[in-house]
This record gives sequence, C-alpha cells and structure tokens, in this order.
Amino acid sequence: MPPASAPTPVPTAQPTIVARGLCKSYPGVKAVRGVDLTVHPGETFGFLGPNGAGKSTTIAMLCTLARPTAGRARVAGADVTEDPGTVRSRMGLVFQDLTVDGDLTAGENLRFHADLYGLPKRTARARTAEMLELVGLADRRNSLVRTFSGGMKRRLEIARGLLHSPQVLFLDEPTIGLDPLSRAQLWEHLHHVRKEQAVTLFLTTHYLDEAEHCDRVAIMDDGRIVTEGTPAALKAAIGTDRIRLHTTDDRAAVTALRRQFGLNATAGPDGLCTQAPDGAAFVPALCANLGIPVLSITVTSPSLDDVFLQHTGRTIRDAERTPRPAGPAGKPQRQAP
Ligand SMILES: Nc1ncnc2c1ncn2[C@@H]1O[C@H](COP(=O)(O)OP(=O)(O)OP(=O)(O)O)[C@@H](O)[C@H]1O
Repeated sequence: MPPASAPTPVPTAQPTIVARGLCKSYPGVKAVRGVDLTVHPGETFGFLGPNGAGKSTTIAMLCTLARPTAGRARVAGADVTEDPGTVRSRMGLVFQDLTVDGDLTAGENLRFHADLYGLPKRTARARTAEMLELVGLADRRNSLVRTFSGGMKRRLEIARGLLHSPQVLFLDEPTIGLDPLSRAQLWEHLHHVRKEQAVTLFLTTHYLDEAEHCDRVAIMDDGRIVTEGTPAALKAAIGTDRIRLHTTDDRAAVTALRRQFGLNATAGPDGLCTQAPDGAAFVPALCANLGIPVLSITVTSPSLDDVFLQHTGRTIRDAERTPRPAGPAGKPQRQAP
C-alpha cells in the first residue's frame, strides 16, 4: 500500500490512535460493535481476545484496509476514512500471514518496500542496515528469504514495517505459527524496537502471556471491548486469588467451604476451585477448619484469563472452543472487505 510520497512528520503530543464508536458489519455478522480507543505515542497496546472476537477487523479498519460501517478513527493524526493515504504513509503493518517474498533476499525485500514508499536512496540504504540490525538479521541481508525460519521471516516483516519510520506499527497476531522459543525471541526483538525506535506498537493476540508484555491491554469479546487497562490494574481489580484443592471428598468439601467460610466452590475433574482475597494467608485456616482432609492445594494470583472470565463469564479457551452464535445466518465465510 504505497503512499503518494514519503511520510510527513506530525506533532506527536496527540494520541496516535483515537477510535470512537467504530463498527464493522458483514452480511449476517456484526464483527465489531462500537469500539472506543485511545492509544498514546510510544505505548505498546495489546488487543486480547479469542478467535473471532473482532481484533483483526478492528486493525483492518485502523489500517484503512476495511471501511468502518459506523464510527470514526484517527491514526497518526489523519482520519482513516477521509485521508487513508496519509494514514498509510505514517503506519507500518505486519500481517497475520507472512507476506515477504521468499525468492528475494532480505535486503531486496526491504529495498522493494523502500521504493514503494518513495524513500530517497541514501535513506533507504541507511534504514535497511539499521532495521536489519535491530531485528538481528544484519548478517543474513544477502540470504534468500525462503531459507529463513518462521521467526526470522516474522522479524524481517517487522524490519520492513518500520523501514519508512512510521509513527505506529500494527502487528496482527505477530507470533502466530511460531514455536515457543521463536515467540520468546520475537518478543525480545519487539522490546528492543520499543527501546530504540520512537514508535507506537498496536498488536493483537490471543496469547495471555503476550498481553502481559503490553503497557495497556483492551480485552475484546464478541465485537466489543469488555475492559481496558494496564495488565497489573486489570488483574488487581479482580481482587481475589484462585485456590484449587484436592480433598478426600470433594463433594462434601464444596458444602464445607460454604458452611465454614461462606465461599462458593466448583468441583470438577481437576479438583475444587474457589476464590479468596488473600489466598496464601487463608490456606492454614482452610486446612485446619475444613473438616475434610486436604490432599493438595494451589494458590494462584489472578491472570488476564481470570479478567476475561469475570467480564464475559467464560475463559478464552472456552470462548475459542464454543464461539457465541453469529445470529440466524450463522458464521459466514470470510469475504473481501
Ligand atoms: N471479510 C469478512 N467477511 C465476512 N465475515 C468476516 C470477515 N472478516 C471477519 N469476519 C467475521 O467477523 C468476526 C470477527 O473476525 P476477526 O477476524 O476480526 O476476529 P479476530 O478476533 O481477529 O479472530 P482471529 O484471532 O481468529 O483472527 C468473525 O465472526 C469473522 O468470521
């Protein structure tokens, strides 16, 4: 998506992304139902949600690849609907599917992108070297991309997305399809990008651990943002620890927990689960007074999945296993935006 000319600098005191009431409907499905967002310069902002929550569609609207059916958004100072060319010149995008050309070298892929963006030759040369260094591929500049691992290709995509010095880099599920080691390495590089480049990162993920890397997170379900904040604040707002225990008689323990401590508990194949404000401090009293021998006990602090559960009534994994029905027409096949 080449812009007409090289990017023009704009003041950065404004939020990098502002969306108000952003909606996108396809025949038979409301993919995004009124998203409000403000993302500040230099932030790493994560969109967390199960498959089908509407994350990619939101990114597509912010990147000018899909036209909102209602609402407005400004990205890097320009309106996505009225001035898409300016938005494109000031943003970079790493797609969910790999788009680098395997038959070109890493350097050739970047040169092609620099030409599309109208970067002067000297700037292009300097930025290519700088970006390949940034993502740890400087020594592979002349290698054909088809010889790269999935993680290396993704890092090259990040280098390409940053080549024209965008104000914001969008990354749609940047670690999808990568093994755990490559995912961890990619995050190291993203942290490096945050430190070295004055760029806002906006990414989608359905991995809870990845959302923890973000300064702020919006949790999305069924086309809506259900809550938003720093990962620490979102988890702190839950206020209770999760206690999982095995006893000699889990069914009787459910009744005892209610009678002795006023706690609701659920019994499942993995044992009993209940919640208490300060789980670690509560464990000795629980074991002493339950009246049923406790075989094992684990206390965990709230996770972002607990945040998701509290706001939607189901875990992210459950949401992915059984998506909400899409209405009378059912979930449609994807089609061109
Ligand atoms: N081009 C399209 N045509 C029709 N329906 C679409 C289209 N794009 C998305 N949808 C539907 O919109 C809903 C949201 O999809 P979207 O891809 O935005 O979710 P997501 O949270 O990004 O999921 P994933 O993590 O799987 O990418 C889904 O029901 C999807 O089938």
